[in-house]
Amino acid sequence: MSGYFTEDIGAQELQERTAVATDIAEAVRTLIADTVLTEVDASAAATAIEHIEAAAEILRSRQLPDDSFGVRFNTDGTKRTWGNAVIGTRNPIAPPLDVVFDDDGLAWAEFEMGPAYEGPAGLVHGGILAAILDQILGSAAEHAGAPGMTGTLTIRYRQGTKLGKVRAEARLDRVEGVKSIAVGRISTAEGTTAEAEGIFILPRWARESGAADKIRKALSDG
Ligand SMILES: CCCCC/C=C\C/C=C\C/C=C\C/C=C/CCCC(=O)SCCNC(=O)CCNC(=O)[C@H](O)C(C)(C)COP(=O)(O)OP(=O)(O)OC[C@H]1O[C@@H](n2cnc3c(N)ncnc32)[C@H](O)[C@@H]1OP(=O)(O)O
Repeated sequence: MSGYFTEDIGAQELQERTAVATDIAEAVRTLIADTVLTEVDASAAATAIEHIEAAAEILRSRQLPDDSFGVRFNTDGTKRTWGNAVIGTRNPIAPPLDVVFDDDGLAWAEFEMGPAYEGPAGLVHGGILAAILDQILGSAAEHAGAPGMTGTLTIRYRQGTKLGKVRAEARLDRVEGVKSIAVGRISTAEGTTAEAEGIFILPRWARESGAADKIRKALSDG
């Protein structure tokens, strides 16, 4: 399967690259929120666009040859998914989730959902919540040693999720052959807002190539 790489990057180099990736993504994330909220006139917007285009030109001056970041395993046993839409360190559309794995198998993250994630007025878009649940349930299954691609994701939206501070959590519930079933939820200060169950399936190609062992051993690093 293409898009999966192994790299050999030293600790200091990795730390430097992480800092650069984090800083650019955060600056663009802020820009996205500012774009949603701005009330400037056409002339000020035109000036802003010039600056944005100049910044984009700098970023484009040295880029990856491929159209995606992919999944990169490092020789130190870590894994980088920096392009990931939910946890990607380098991806400004990711909130991003910094997932913590407790010893008892709970995967959780607390993060801010700003104006870029709005669906109903003042509430987080349901599709964004689905992406977050997909990711955290999948990550919980993966961390528990039972990785898979999402086959089925079932969500019950119990109440609106207000923009602001949000928590997501999940755990592996059970394994049935090549299927891992994970459960989880989203909550805010007002309690649980959405509950989910996901069936994650180790794809046939991973079962047959033994690639699953590699992903099981690699610690996720955003
Ligand atoms: C180099 C190392 C790579 C290792 C890769 C390994 C794992 C995957 C990678 C990463 C996962 C880790 C972390 C990711 C965290 C992330 C969250 C984001 C996740 C996503 O964003 S992911 C994108 C959306 N996702 C897709 O893009 C899937 C498209 N789809 C397919 O890739 C196939 O469709 C697949 C793989 C689903 C099944 O294909 P297959 O050929 O392996 O399946 P097969 O027919 O052998 O069935 C085997 C058993 O699964 C049952 N079954 C089949 N399909 C089912 C379904 N949909 N729902 C419920 N059960 C299903 C059968 O009924 C049978 O069950 P039983 O054994 O009981 O009979």
